[in-house]
Amino acid sequence: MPDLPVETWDLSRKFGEFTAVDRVNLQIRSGEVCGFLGPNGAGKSTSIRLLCGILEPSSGSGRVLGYDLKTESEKIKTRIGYMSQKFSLYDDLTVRENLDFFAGLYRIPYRERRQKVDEMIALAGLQEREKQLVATLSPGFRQRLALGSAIISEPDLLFLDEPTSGVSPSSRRAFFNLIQELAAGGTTVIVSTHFMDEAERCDRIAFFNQGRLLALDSPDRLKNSVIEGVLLEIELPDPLQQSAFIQSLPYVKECSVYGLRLHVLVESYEAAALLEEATGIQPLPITPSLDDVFVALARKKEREENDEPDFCRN
Ligand SMILES: Nc1ncnc2c1ncn2[C@@H]1O[C@H](COP(=O)(O)OP(=O)(O)OP(=O)(O)O)[C@@H](O)[C@H]1O
Repeated sequence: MPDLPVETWDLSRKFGEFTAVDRVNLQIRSGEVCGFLGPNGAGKSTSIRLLCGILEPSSGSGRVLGYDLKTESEKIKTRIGYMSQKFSLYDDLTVRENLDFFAGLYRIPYRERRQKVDEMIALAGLQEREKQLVATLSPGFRQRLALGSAIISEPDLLFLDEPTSGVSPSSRRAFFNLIQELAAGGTTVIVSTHFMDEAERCDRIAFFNQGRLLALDSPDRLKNSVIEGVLLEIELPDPLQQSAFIQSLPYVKECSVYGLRLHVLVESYEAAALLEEATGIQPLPITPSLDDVFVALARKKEREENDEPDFCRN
């Protein structure tokens, strides 16, 4: 496999006049788990579908497993594994029949099929359920069967589009353990998620917003490099109403509401005392979360686009 199984240059996709993926430059390393993160409609699924060769780019270019996205998409499709949000399983077939079907689809030689299907059943922990109809499986088992179907051909590169939505927290954790095992075995994994605990377990995170790639780095490096200043948490009786006031304070860079709390980014520790004076409540310094990183990145982009200086309040 090439050192960079995925590389794109200004990759873009339009639907009519609407730009869903906007000049994305990605470099994914071999054997890493890369999380695609961002709000609904940010362009994560469209990017994944472009990289799988399912959708054609409107402009820009890219290579996946060394193949050109525009001219060699058929080769890409046969070499990758893809699990979409709506897992494509056959409800009226059993677990084993589903895997047999995918083994056939990927043209696994007949003499190897039984062993491959057995391996996938074991990997997905479905030994007790191999004769069960898929329609009767719980969401967690369906999800693991869908993963087994996506990797039965032993792809070097695996795309998982929100694979854990709709399953229980314990199934989600077990599923992510499987993903990490695959990566440890050399598979490169690209996984889109809305869950921050999953994002924290990725080697690197690609943050998307409005079709743009805002950043691509490890969770720790993002937290240390994107948040410039001191992040404070303050619990106020009516955070929504107070947030506009706090945002207007001259020493406040960013202010976002998290339930009953506000996360306030200030330039230095001295500002914490000023904030306490202004509100009558003591703010506490906190370690930034990936949510904080996303808010900071999105606002930075907004300022860049409006041509505002980095810290522009009086
Ligand atoms: N086939 C299509 N035709 C028109 N618009 C589309 C099509 N596919 C996606 N879009 C639009 O492109 C934008 C990006 O969608 P996409 O599904 O890539 O976002 P996402 O980040 O994966 O969101 P989610 O987390 O909700 O899955 C959305 O505004 C969506 O409505």
